[in-house]
Amino acid sequence: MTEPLVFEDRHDRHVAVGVGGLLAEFNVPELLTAADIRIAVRVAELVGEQSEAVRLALALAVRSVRGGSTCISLAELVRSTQHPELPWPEPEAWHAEVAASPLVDADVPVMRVEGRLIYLDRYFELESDLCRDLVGRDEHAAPEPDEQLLAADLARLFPGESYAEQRAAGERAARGWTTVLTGGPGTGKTTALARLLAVLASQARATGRPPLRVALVAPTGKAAARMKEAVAAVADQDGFTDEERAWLKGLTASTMHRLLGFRPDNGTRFRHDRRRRLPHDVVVVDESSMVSLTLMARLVEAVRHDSRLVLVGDPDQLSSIEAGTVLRDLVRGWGSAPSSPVTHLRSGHRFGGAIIDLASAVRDGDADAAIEILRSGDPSVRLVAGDRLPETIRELLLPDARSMAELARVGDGEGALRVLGSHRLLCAHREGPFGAETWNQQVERWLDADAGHTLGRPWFAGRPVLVTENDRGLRLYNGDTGMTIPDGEGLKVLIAEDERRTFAPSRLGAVHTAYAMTVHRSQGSQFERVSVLLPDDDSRLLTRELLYTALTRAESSVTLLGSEGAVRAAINTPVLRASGLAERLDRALGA
Ligand SMILES: Nc1ncnc2c1ncn2[C@@H]1O[C@H](COP(=O)(O)OP(=O)(O)OP(=O)(O)O)[C@@H](O)[C@H]1O
Repeated sequence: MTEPLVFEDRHDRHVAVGVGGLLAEFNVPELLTAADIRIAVRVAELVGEQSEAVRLALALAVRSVRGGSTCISLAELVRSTQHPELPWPEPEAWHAEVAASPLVDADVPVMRVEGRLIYLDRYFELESDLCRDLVGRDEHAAPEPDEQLLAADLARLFPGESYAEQRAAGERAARGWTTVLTGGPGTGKTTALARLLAVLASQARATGRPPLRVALVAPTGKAAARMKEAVAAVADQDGFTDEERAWLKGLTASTMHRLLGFRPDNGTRFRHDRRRRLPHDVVVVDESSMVSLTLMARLVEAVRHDSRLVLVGDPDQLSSIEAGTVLRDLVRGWGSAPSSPVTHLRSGHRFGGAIIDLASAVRDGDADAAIEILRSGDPSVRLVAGDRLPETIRELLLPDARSMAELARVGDGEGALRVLGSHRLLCAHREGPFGAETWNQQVERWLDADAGHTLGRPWFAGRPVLVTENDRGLRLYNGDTGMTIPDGEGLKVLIAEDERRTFAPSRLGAVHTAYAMTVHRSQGSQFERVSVLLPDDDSRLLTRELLYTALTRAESSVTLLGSEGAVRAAINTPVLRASGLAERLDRALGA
């Protein structure tokens, strides 16, 4: 399916110097940047493609990837454009011209055309590989479980009516190589996962095989750590044998990048690939909605066809930062095919009260219901008008910032980290009046005013930080959080993820202050209380998935800062990304 493209890029306003004609006319905000145009012109020149319309299509394809799409449909772009005043070529003739271009028809094509979709070659290959690998996994003989044991284990580990949906997932995992387990917050995904792992381990034991080698992975270190803890907590529940408990608690989790193995010579390839597959018998990916097309393709190609692949996630959350909407596409592509490995958990098991009701209304696009819940007076969900924004944010952030500073100053980094985990301001934007950076800096200025002098910048005792890039050398992962505490005369940063470690600030490369963070970065984390700063209702980042993701980060309460109009605008704006994966999978299954 393709949908209109929506972009947000602060470089939009840059002008492509020295480019005339059609491309220059499309160099307008929110459409083509100077960089898109330069790339298109350079590549077109290399293959001798002179057509301005084809160059325009190439620039739009380059641009679409940065907007999260993996392909474009010219007809769809023309139909849905917010710039109808531009001289768009007639879509059918335009598409035909692209299809006949040397950019497509070369030994090493730059673009690929399939049906009405146009891809950059790399994304076409990734999508085709992923689809082929997933379908190919089911072409091998299915696992043959010990039926008697399976029936007994399913009854023991998934007892009664309340486990019916999860039991279906457990059975699917025992009978197939691929399992996709989806559901909203509190629908029992982790519970089902731990129990289905026990079913698989029991089957392996019965056939005298060595203990299952399980890889638990997630796109971020934070999400991986959460999964490990959650699986270990499920192991304490009823139904497990002591042996299963010990085994589940001994499982370790890592990022997908760490599992696949970084390669110093190549940023997009890994040590494990289809020639050197992973040794694990079961590979579990949690928070799969965050996984880009590139990373999912690399992971799936590295999984042995006789290993279980278990993808867990909530397809209604924001998609990956990089291009793709893989989990959503897989759910749609497999649809209700009899061979579909998808189990969607629907029943809520955790009392989520108004937060879950609100998140469900947002997910279902029901703005009236959402507003009604926000007006109900339930203390766990509040809508606070954005007209006194600085005062409101000050009330929300400053008391915690002060206690973090006080605790950190006396060396209680753990205590300060606990305060950090109790609340987070989530923003749609990184910069600008509604941006996380802006409010992080504002909190620092408020602390300066408290202290009567400027605190150290960027480092001061009590500065909470968020790691924003993986650092293999230091074993630090995107999403890890830390607290700055005194170290003699200087400072050090306590990172308390899997283990407690401290680092000299100068060793930490990519870190941000963490009083506020973007909703994108918050994926895979949860906080006791969450405040969500909604941007103006015309912000392109204000989408249904963004609001749903933000709401589902909260454990006990949510404060939305913004107008009712902004809430409605978010709910009425589902994220639009173009991808051909669902249709490709559907076609491959029908073939
Ligand atoms: N079948 C069940 N019967 C009763 N309680 C259940 C069942 N499944 C899960 N629960 C309980 O519901 C709560 C949520 O379960 P779980 O953590 O597995 O959900 P989840 O989908 O992984 O949630 P999240 O996505 O928010 O992490 C837990 O307290 C769990 O013990």
